[in-house]
Amino acid sequence: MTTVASSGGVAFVEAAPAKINLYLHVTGRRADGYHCLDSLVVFAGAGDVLHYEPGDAPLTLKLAGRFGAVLDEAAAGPDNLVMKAANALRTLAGPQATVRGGTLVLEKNLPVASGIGGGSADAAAALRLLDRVWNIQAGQVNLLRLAEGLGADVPVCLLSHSARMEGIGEVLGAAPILPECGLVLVNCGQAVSTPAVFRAREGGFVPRAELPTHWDGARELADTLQTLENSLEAPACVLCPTVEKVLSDLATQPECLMARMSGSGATCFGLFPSAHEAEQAAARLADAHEAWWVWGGALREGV
Ligand SMILES: C[C@](O)(CO)[C@H](O)COP(=O)(O)OP(=O)(O)OC[C@H]1O[C@@H](n2ccc(N)nc2=O)[C@H](O)[C@@H]1O
Ligand SMILES: Nc1ncnc2c1ncn2[C@@H]1O[C@H](COP(=O)(O)OP(=O)(O)OP(=O)(O)O)[C@@H](O)[C@H]1O
Repeated sequence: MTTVASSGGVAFVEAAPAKINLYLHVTGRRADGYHCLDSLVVFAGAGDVLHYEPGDAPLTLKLAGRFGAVLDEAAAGPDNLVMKAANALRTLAGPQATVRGGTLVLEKNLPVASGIGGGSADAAAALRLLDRVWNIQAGQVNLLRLAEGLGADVPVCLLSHSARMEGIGEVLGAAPILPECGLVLVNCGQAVSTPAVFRAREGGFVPRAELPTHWDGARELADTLQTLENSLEAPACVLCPTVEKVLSDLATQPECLMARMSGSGATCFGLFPSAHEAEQAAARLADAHEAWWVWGGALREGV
């Protein structure tokens, strides 16, 4: 259970929701090797949580939660995306800003290197939280610029609401209006490296998707998504064959409308007509596979 600390009305806690790519087309490749993408990104109720305890000692990061131990000691150092975000924001604020130290506690509830943007969501949460508690008021344009420098998924995670993501991740547009639906997320426990999956991709590029302005229900959304793909699913299945088992176990759940991998994997999602049906399917999958990380529920409020 998360306790919300605050001082003078400023909350010292920030949610870092999981990002899900409902489809992801690799539409091209830039000269620097980065891939051009077209993706419909949504956010789930599942996520990490970042807490801040102000203090006078230099800022440090502690890891907690189910997956805190997966990120080793070194990962709590300056290479952690949370600390990179904090340092980038401090640099932007300049020497005149009164930036306090203290402790950041990252409650790591999301599996690491799993295609649902855990580290990116954490970095984005750090930008939002520290901009607020340090009273920097950098503004969204500056925060998005910092986010871009931290990773391709960080800008969309900064917004933390559904969006059409293009460019290499930095071009963000409005998503079609989404219907009520439920999601189940399943991760088999094998970390998958994003660069390795992009490298393993074979074949050409996939065109930008044609999307409607809205869907009347989860079934219509699934019908559209079935005509689209995640271009990284096939290469991820080669690197992590269990993804195929996860996809078939999801797809055969009662009421599952479709199953697909998110991002560069290995986490897969199942789309359901409602959060209730998603929760029931998640409970069944968790019972059947104790080693898997399973979550079921609604899209994040406000999408
Ligand atoms: C696959 C996605 O999760 C889809 O949302 C993202 O594009 C990945 O975002 P990310 O993990 O924040 O990626 P970064 O940390 O910026 O990049 C990791 C590596 O993935 C590859 N990469 C990433 C994004 C992109 N558009 N093209 C790429 O080729 C590059 O080899 C890069 O060195
Ligand atoms: N706060 C963090 N949480 C998770 N991983 C982090 C963090 N900081 C640095 N990392 C490093 O980033 C790598 C990618 O982890 P992350 O969980 O962000 O991947 P991902 O879920 O595949 O992301 P994406 O969907 O954006 O590709 C990990 O191998 C880890 O060493």
